[in-house]
Amino acid sequence: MPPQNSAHGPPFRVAMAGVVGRLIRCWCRRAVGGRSRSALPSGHPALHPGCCSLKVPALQLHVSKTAMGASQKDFENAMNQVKLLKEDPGNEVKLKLYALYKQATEGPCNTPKPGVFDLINKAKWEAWNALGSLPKETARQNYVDLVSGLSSSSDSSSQGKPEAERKQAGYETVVMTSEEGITKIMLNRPAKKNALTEQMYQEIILALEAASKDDSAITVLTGNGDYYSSGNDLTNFTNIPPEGVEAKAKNSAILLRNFVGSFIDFPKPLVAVVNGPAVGISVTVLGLFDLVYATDRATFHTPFSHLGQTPEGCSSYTFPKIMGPAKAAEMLIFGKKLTAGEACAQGLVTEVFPDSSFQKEVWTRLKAYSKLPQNAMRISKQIIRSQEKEKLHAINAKESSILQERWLSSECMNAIMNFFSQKAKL
Ligand SMILES: CCCCCCCCCCC/C=C/C(=O)SCCNC(=O)CCNC(=O)[C@H](O)C(C)(C)COP(=O)(O)OP(=O)(O)OC[C@H]1O[C@@H](n2cnc3c(N)ncnc32)[C@H](O)[C@@H]1OP(=O)(O)O
Repeated sequence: MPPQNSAHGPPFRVAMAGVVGRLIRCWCRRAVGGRSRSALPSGHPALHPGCCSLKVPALQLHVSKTAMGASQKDFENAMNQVKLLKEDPGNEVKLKLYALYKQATEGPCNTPKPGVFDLINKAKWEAWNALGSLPKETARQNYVDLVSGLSSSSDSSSQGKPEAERKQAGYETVVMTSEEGITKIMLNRPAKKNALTEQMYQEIILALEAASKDDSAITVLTGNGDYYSSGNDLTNFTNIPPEGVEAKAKNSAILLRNFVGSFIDFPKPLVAVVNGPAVGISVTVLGLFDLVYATDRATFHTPFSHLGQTPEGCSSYTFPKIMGPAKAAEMLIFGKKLTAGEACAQGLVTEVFPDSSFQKEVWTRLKAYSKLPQNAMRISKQIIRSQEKEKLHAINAKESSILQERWLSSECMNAIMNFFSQKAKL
């Protein structure tokens, strides 16, 4: 008999059967046009009026009645802790706190987007909206974790370090550092091959927003561990809220559009340091980077058809433009995996380096580039990219809305179930 705690022993199988069962139930419910019981209207707590100043987000707010449960006390303590912070955490973190607070107490963003000139409320709305369908409990936990990270970093960790080398607080799934004119955003879930969870998409959006405004010349995206990224974390499909799978797909499409939008709009030179294999969305957005440096160990794989899905990251436009329609079709329709050398020959990768000297060579190069006049680099990027921005946003919207439908298809659901069944050896 296998031991009870073996990786694929009975308890694990039961858990995975639960996940797969949940997916099937969600999909079946949709197929018969039914609704889950918990999606039926229940007593709605009064919505808290939006916080009107960015100065002290969330702190001015009272705990809504929706924030019930075991960690309610932790949540209240965290709100009190924020008032005691010695250092101003900065607007990015405040926006994140605000967004998590709203999500934890009210759920997904439910108010109309403020007008373009209402800058502060628009930024707050965008931060909240970017949380998509993140469950209230997760938002509450993330709020507590974020505050705890802020408290400990303001107490000790950043003391004594020069400003430029400080690790930015407030991120859990990425590590953001700035040094010598380069801001580095490192995907940090190496045990899961840097698969992108919903939280990670949101943190990357916030990190890019922060990097676009800091004083660095160049921004780098890279991965920790042996992978650059294995793309969308497929557990994003199992986290179905009570509102149902359609609502999840709708919110995920918004999240996807915001995520890709932050690459389209990024104003400074953006460099991918591809430290290992890249899959799915981590490959497609490379078409929106200014430089792509890859180790010769990297591979580039977009198995969309295998997953019952379709291209995103504007790749339906950038890939044919970069490599021609036939080569783009091989990757995007037929899921051909490219080696780093092949990706370089197709123009997706700028240069390939031997793995043994990859980090040294790339960072030496980037440090030299970061000393070039910043404004000239920004303006040059703007000239190159601005002509296509509108088009890219339109393509992004179209790809996201097609995927919203795809995620509800039996082809996609079956592919996701296969992944989990194989993982659980069902
Ligand atoms: C209802 C709608 C909701 C939709 C929400 C969508 C949000 C936006 C989506 C945007 C569209 C994006 C599309 C894509 O990116 S498509 C690509 C998706 N990625 C994959 O299909 C890769 C899946 N993973 C693998 O094939 C292999 O893990 C891989 C080849 C990457 C590595 O294999 P290897 O054998 O070397 O390592 P392991 O498989 O043992 O991996 C180690 C652990 O990491 C877990 N893992 C890795 N990648 C993922 C992933 N993408 N999603 C979830 N989990 C992943 C793997 O399961 C292992 O975990 P355990 O140690 O727990 O077993």
